[in-house]
Amino acid sequence: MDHCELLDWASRELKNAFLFEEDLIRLSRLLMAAGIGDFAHHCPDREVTGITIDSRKVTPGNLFVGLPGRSYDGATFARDALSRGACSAIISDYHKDDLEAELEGLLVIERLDRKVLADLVYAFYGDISEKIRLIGVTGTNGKTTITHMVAHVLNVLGSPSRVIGTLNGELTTPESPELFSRIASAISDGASNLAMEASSIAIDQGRINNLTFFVSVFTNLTPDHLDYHGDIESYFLAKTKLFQGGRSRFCVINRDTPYGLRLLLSGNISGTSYSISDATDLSLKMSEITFTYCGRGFMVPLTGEHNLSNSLGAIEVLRLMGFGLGEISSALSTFSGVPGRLELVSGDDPTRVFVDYAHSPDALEHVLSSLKNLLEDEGRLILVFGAGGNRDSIKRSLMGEVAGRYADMVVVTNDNPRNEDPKAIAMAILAGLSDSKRDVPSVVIYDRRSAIEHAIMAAGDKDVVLIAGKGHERYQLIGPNRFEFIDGDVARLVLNLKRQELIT
Ligand SMILES: CC(=O)N[C@H]1[C@@H](OP(=O)(O)OP(=O)(O)OC[C@H]2O[C@@H](n3ccc(=O)[nH]c3=O)[C@H](O)[C@@H]2O)O[C@H](CO)[C@@H](O)[C@@H]1O[C@H](C)C(=O)N[C@@H](C)C(=O)N[C@H](CCC(=O)O)C(=O)O
Ligand SMILES: Nc1ncnc2c1ncn2[C@@H]1O[C@H](COP(=O)(O)OP(=O)(O)OP(=O)(O)O)[C@@H](O)[C@H]1O
Ligand SMILES: N[C@H](CCC[C@H](N)C(=O)O)C(=O)O
Repeated sequence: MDHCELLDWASRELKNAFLFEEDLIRLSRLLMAAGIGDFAHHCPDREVTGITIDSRKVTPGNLFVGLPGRSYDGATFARDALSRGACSAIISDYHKDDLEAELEGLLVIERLDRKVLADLVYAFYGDISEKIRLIGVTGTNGKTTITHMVAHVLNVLGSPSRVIGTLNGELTTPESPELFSRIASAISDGASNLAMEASSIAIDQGRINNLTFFVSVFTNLTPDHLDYHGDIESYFLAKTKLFQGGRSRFCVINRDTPYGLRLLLSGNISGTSYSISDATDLSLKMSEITFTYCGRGFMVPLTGEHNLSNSLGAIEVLRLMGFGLGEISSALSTFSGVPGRLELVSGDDPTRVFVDYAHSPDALEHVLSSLKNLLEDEGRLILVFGAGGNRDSIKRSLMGEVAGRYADMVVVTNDNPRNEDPKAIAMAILAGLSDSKRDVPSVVIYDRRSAIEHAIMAAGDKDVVLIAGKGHERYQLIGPNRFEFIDGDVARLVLNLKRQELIT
């Protein structure tokens, strides 16, 4: 049997054993099904209760897979995993000499990577994408918004749906053991659909291997994550894998972007496309987008042209799933938005303050241009932002340039500097700012709280303040420390202070 046949056999043999039929799966069957071979003679053929790649999360009976990583070789945690009750620990032969002789349950194989992991996970859970309609969304920006829109409409229309993405996990797309486990839980809970974000890094690493999506969306592709992918072409090629080889049955592609057009022309799978030029009677207000699409009126309670694009993407997914424009329109009109995406945090205060998750040049450009178009005469656009440390450094100056083109005042501050020098990050942003050739007043205030305070205190009633980069995040990462930090809460506090100062 070749590898694919073996996986098919695994699927038939173990079909839904975990979910619905059998109680537990034995290690030997799991290894055979994943194409690893019959290693059962090496260690006791115990029952497997789950799979994990993190020794700290091992519960009794789990299979620990010790992947090599950037900071550690997971193999070094095999002992830890077994001592916590793992039924077995699989590692690559790198650490064989240190560990093999002494540890019962240790399995050493030649090649161990996330693709092998995904096959183990598939062997354990079976073909779960047959039991739920998976909707995948990829693209630099818009994934969270579209997945939430689609799930909202489906839930309103009585088709229970879940979401997996940036808002509900450590990673945008979880590692395969967690991903499959969460999909399995959604199925057990009675969900019929699951809309999930498929990040390029996850696709590249094989975290979504062995899943079949009913429909997948491509939103856009602009510079981000180039530290990981190396160049934009490799970034694009990673995303295209979602649209190949039976991974998705249908596609929905944004044809407003050159990469979307390229994907569309490659014609790998059937489906549909969208463009903001398809919408007529368009009106973009501070908290409402209205338009006509395919002869039907829509009102979506969001801000900005990019959210028109996201709405069209969501509508096309829902149409492919068999829903009518009338019911989609009515359900979309009750969408309350996504936390931290152009979220108005100033309530009735005349100084309007928005928090947004723009952390790439294109996102920042869309958000700034949307707000700029909504400014009253003489109103200024005041921007507070930084850029994450230990992340793509190319985007920093590009974001600075965008800021300089649109904002009327810029406060450069810390995002999550992580282990980088905040000064170096700020300098890169300032370099971009000066490239913009507009003489925009700017200041660097590293402490994010003080930066927000400075911007809000400087804002007049006609001004709009945008606090960008951290959106829904509830923390700030500085060096090895994680502090509680919520942009919206800080803004509200400062607005209260400002109001009190004005009264007294
Ligand atoms: C580049 C990348 O994908 N990194 C991921 C990778 O980290 P790593 O290779 O550095 O792992 P490591 O820390 O060296 O550890 C190696 C192994 O030892 C294990 N370990 C470690 C310590 C221990 O005590 N016991 C133990 O078993 C770890 O679980 C890991 O499997 O494996 C870790 C375990 O799963 C991930 O948490 C980590 O994601 C980090 C946090 C990350 O920031 N990833 C980003 C770049 C990412 O994947 N982002 C995408 C895109 C987002 C977007 O589109 O905006 C996403 O999908 O989230
Ligand atoms: N269609 C779009 N085109 C360009 N920018 C967008 C679009 N949709 C959202 N944005 C911008 O990108 C930010 C993130 O939006 P969203 O969370 O929906 O995208 P995402 O792809 O999930 O991002 P991430 O991968 O970082 O989680 C928003 O706060 C907004 O600034
Ligand atoms: N998913 C993105 C989020 C970036 C958010 C920004 N606040 C930062 O910390 O850089 C990433 O991991 O690159």
